[in-house]
Amino acid sequence: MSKLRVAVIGAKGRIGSEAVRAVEAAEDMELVAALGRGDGLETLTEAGAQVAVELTHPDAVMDNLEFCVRNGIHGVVGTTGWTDERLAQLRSWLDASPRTGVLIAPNFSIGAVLTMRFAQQAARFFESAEVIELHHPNKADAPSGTAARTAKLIAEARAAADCPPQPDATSSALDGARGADVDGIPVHSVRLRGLLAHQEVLLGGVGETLTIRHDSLHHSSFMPGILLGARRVVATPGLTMGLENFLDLD
Ligand SMILES: NC(=O)C1=CN([C@@H]2O[C@H](COP(=O)(O)OP(=O)(O)OC[C@H]3O[C@@H](n4cnc5c(N)ncnc54)[C@H](OP(=O)(O)O)[C@@H]3O)[C@@H](O)[C@H]2O)C=CC1
Ligand SMILES: O=C(O)C1=N[C@H](C(=O)O)C[C@H](O)C1
Repeated sequence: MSKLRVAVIGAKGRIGSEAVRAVEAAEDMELVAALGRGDGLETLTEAGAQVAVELTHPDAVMDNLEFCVRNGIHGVVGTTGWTDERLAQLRSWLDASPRTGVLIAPNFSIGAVLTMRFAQQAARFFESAEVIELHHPNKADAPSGTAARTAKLIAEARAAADCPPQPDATSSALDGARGADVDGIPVHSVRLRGLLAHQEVLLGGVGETLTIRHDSLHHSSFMPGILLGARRVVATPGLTMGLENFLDLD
């Protein structure tokens, strides 16, 4: 059987360099290109890449994906910074290239995906929900893509269950003290040397709390998800939001 021809964009970065090693080690894949800043995207077409794993920076991801989708190269995207406007733009490119698939995964680690799912399931049973994400200080964006997605899923679950607004009597606060407001869910970002990627979802009800915590201790935690994404995206045209869609969780 022929091997899946995979390229990595952002190949010299923290997660990109780990992804290069993971693709090289995968028996069913061939690493056909490893692009860093300044490398021309035409390398992808010249190398015959079927899938591009995009792990760069919010400022770079859109140009890279536009090229990939226009050229029928499927995308597995870990880069963060997604807004509704960016997603609409990506969808329009995909509409014009209907056989191409792109997976955007706010987090490739199984534990983080399960954290999001458990938080979504638990959200309607508790009056209060807040998210704390903790990352290394070199991270460009805040809150993390994972925390933003988690908060949106909690907010959707609460809205679907007609939950009232969260109790919060704060009438005076220093700017930022109550975190960022993501669809009504407070999200707090910590940046600390020594950390990699961590998240706590705090849920509170009368007389009890539930804390769901996940820790990525090494970039290897993201690799099985990236490889799974590459294998599945080639047969999944259009936009797929979240690795959970490839995990048969239900
Ligand atoms: N979804 C997930 O599970 C995960 C997602 N991420 C996300 O992945 C992204 C990268 O994270 P991380 O590896 O920590 O960041 P790094 O800064 O370590 O790596 C990014 C790399 O991309 C390079 N780069 C920047 N622009 C381009 C470009 N146009 N073409 C090619 N390469 C480019 C950078 O080069 P230079 O150094 O010259 O700037 C750098 O080598 C972030 O958005 C992060 O949030 C990270 C971990 C897990
Ligand atoms: O920048 C990182 O490191 C990470 N970014 C992703 C995010 O923003 O959620 C995934 C993970 O948290 C690591």
